[in-house]
Amino acid sequence: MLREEDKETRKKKKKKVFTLLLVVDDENERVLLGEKKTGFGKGFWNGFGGKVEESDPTVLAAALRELEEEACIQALDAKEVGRITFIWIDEPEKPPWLVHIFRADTYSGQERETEEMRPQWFPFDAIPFQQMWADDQHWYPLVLNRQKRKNFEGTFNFKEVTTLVDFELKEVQSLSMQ
Ligand SMILES: Nc1nc2c([nH]c(=O)n2[C@H]2C[C@H](O)[C@@H](COP(=O)(O)OP(=O)(O)OP(=O)(O)O)O2)c(=O)[nH]1
Repeated sequence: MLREEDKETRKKKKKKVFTLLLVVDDENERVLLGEKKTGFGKGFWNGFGGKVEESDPTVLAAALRELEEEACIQALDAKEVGRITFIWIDEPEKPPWLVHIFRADTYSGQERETEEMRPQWFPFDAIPFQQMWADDQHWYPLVLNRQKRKNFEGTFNFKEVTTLVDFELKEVQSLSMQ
């Protein structure tokens, strides 16, 4: 287990940056997820996203690119709503991962299965959390319930890749500079 001061040190290390975008259909109370078919997190349902590349002009552009690559649709109003840091407590050499979470309410195109993802709509009350990353059940409600229009930031400590050890999560007025 990491001591509190070690956690603080690890959080400040240079991070690897990712995006994750959730397409939400508020009217029908459902969210578009994809079953990941390859690589890290294979078999899990997730939003669409991936690593931010040097060639991406912005993090938002990276999020839009990944959505298009993985589900063949173009988000029209994507907005960053949260930032989550993942710390791999039993792998000291592995940098923390920073995931920028986006929500989109409108899009163009027709979602399609790709080599990476099989898209499917899920009602808000039937999200398959048992087949998702362990942190998701904690922060999804903050993305889906946008009544309060607050953003969120969190840190999740994992061991053995998929076991969630502990976490902190808070709502914030605006996202911090990173
Ligand atoms: N919901 C959720 N998403 C996560 C967690 N951890 C985590 O990396 N992700 C997301 C962030 C990214 O969108 C995605 C991992 O990126 P990726 O490995 O698919 O990246 P990529 O497509 O660029 O990679 P590649 O396979 O093309 O090399 O998974 C988590 O705990 N919960």
